[in-house]
Amino acid sequence: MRSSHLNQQRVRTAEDGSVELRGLTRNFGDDDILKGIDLTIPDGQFVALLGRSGSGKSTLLRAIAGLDHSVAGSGLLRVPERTAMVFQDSRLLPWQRVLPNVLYGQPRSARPRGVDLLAEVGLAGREKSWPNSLSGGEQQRVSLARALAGEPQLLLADEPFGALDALTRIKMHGLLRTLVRTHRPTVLLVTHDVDEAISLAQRVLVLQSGRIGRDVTIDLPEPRDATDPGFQRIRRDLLAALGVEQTAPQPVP
Ligand SMILES: Nc1ncnc2c1ncn2[C@@H]1O[C@H](COP(=O)(O)OP(=O)(O)OP(=O)(O)O)[C@@H](O)[C@H]1O
Repeated sequence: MRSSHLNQQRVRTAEDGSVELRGLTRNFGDDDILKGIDLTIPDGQFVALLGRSGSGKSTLLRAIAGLDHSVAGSGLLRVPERTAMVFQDSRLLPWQRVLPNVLYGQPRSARPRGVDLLAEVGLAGREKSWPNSLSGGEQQRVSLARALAGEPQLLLADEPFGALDALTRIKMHGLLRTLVRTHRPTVLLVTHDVDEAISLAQRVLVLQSGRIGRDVTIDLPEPRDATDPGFQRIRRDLLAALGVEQTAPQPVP
């Protein structure tokens, strides 16, 4: 019998950055959003998650992040001990300067790491700036630095570049690639952008009708070229899985 308010899942801690979900369900009232997700993500893999609006991508991410204890559902989750999340909006504290934002929740001893991370995201010298003096892209850079401050084994990203203009987004792709190469977290990135998913990820999942409908390994060499026939074949496949007819070539960023 389904509980209307109790979360009946079991959560275990993974030994590394891997994620394992078995029969994960989530429902809001009578709406079954996740209908028994089975998913294994090995330590260090970069996975992108696509799905139509309302398909449950954020619900899945929040379940993995443990941000939904009051939501009804069941299943088994095995998740890393240290997990960080970034969102479409930077969620910086406006009354704190940049460095304290990066170090939020960290011990004082993490200060040098915070300074280094700001340099890594291209914001050296901006420690004392106020968040509202930064551009949207810069604020997302701070939010990435903050996410990495706790040395996460798993980075969950919910459309982190969705509100940025196309050029800034491409720069942020390069930054994320570099950060992931340096810090090596497992990544689960939710995006609406099929090209973003193929450009960045080693594996792309499509959430369909509450389950993982497609699971595609991206074995294209890097840097990836959207005009490459292999790239376009994967794009056609994913767009079809999303129910989008590709009538004209997509503009190449
Ligand atoms: N707290 C809530 N209460 C009731 N229904 C909810 C709640 N949160 C999400 N939903 C519903 O669950 C479904 C999945 O929502 P979710 O935000 O996970 O989808 P999504 O794939 O991330 O969508 P989008 O791409 O538009 O952000 C939607 O139909 C949404 O209306």
